[in-house]
Amino acid sequence: MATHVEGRKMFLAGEWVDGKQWIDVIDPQDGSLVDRVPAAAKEDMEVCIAEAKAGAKIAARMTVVERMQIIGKAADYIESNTEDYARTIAKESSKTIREARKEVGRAVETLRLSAEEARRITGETIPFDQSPGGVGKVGYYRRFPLGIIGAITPFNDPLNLVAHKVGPAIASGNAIIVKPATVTPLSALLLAQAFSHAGLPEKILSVITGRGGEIGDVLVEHPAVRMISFTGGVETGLEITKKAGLKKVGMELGSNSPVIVLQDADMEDAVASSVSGAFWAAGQNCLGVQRIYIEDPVFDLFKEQFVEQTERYIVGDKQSEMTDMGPLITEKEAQRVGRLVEEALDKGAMLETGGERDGAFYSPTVLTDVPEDCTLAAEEIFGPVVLLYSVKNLDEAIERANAVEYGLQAGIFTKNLDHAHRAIEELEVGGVMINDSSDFRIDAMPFGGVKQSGLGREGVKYAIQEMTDTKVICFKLG
Ligand SMILES: NC(=O)c1ccc[n+]([C@@H]2O[C@H](COP(=O)([O-])OP(=O)(O)OC[C@H]3O[C@@H](n4cnc5c(N)ncnc54)[C@H](O)[C@@H]3O)[C@@H](O)[C@H]2O)c1
Ligand SMILES: O=C[C@H](O)CS(=O)(=O)O
Repeated sequence: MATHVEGRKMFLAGEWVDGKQWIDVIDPQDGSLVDRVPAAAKEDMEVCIAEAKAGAKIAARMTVVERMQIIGKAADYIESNTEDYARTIAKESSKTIREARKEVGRAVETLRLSAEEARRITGETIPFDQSPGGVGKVGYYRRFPLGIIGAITPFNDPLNLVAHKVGPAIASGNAIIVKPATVTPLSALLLAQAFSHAGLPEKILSVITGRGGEIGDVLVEHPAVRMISFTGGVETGLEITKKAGLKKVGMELGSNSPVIVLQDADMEDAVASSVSGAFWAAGQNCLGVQRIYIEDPVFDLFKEQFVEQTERYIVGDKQSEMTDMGPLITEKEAQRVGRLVEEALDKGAMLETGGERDGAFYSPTVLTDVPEDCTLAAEEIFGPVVLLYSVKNLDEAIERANAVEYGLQAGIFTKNLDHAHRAIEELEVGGVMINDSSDFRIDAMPFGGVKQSGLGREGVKYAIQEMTDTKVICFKLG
């Protein structure tokens, strides 16, 4: 049984260490205590960074075959303990056991991709004699690890989004310090367990549990940390970018994802994909479907089918195989979502279904006629609430989809290739899904947003590029 290791410790430079103070890990569906983890102090992070300096040298000296083998063994370990990893995710987070199993499978794929990409970190020869001054010279560039990566991760995908930083970092010869979400640290500790079991040399990986601001600042501001790879909310991202100073930052932030349904869409597909995309992980999903723009002639049909499928969702015990949707991560978050819905209703929105809270649970909710100055329409909800709008045509749909400060991914359902290509050209996002909702990702694709949704790209190959620097080598011929 892969527990979260030798009980209530954090992983500091390859060693399992106790804390002096503790943070309770709570199951959001019933408030029960899942486990306790150390609340690291600033001094712990200082030690961690000091150890990572040595770790960076060890990591850089690892051969590609060693990196590939260790990452591959970690992936195998997780895969062979899928049920334990899934139950941990389903206990500490909002995810149902079915959603959690899928996340474990994705994390295994992310690590396997990382092992593969370790052999593809290449350079390129440069024809120096393209310039008069380069005549008689030959050369090339190679990619080298940055050294120490600081990784700060969110609660909603507590395993795979950590794997998306740890896998590429180790594949590219970096040391990495992970500060997982305060409320869902156990899955990140289990990832460390997999790498410890796989034989990763000490000092290369740390998973330091604790509260973001207290120890996060030490990690973000330390000059020895050469990149901050952050996934989380835009407010936190902005705070980190202000403090980071002269180092790389990767920002995977929030969004307010639109989906366009044109009248020629496959309606059954559009409804099913959008319902799934709206309520996966109780809507706590950066790619979650939040705004749907449906062409007038099919609006009523779409709304009727969307509401009917939404009302079939089974909301309840995350550990049950029958459950479609669990709670939000805390009761406080469910109350926040409820306030946003009430704000919209007070301003004239129509409640088509849902709108009920029970502790940390909030029912899958569909609203129409939401004024676009409502928080629900302009900002990220990060909860199980979807807004349906009727539009005259594709022009109006694209204009309204772009009218927010976010741009991660969008979806459009149409059989018309010209319309699909217009959406590709004109939607201000990092990814356009044709005949799918915004909520689609494979771990190999470049992933990230524009505007307030982020800076840079993840996806294993692209994270490796961000976590390395080029170095030019030039030979003057005799
Ligand atoms: N674009 C993506 O790939 C992606 C993926 C998942 C989640 N998200 C976004 O993450 C958000 C939800 O996750 P969350 O609630 O955990 O986000 P959050 O911003 O509250 O926290 C993210 C991480 O930052 C830490 N943190 C908080 N304050 C900090 C500070 N001052 N300095 C350093 N670290 C600090 C937290 O402890 C946590 O580990 C949503 O906005 C969602 O859209 C984006
Ligand atoms: O919450 C945002 C995630 O990055 C989406 S996914 O789980 O990686 O598809």
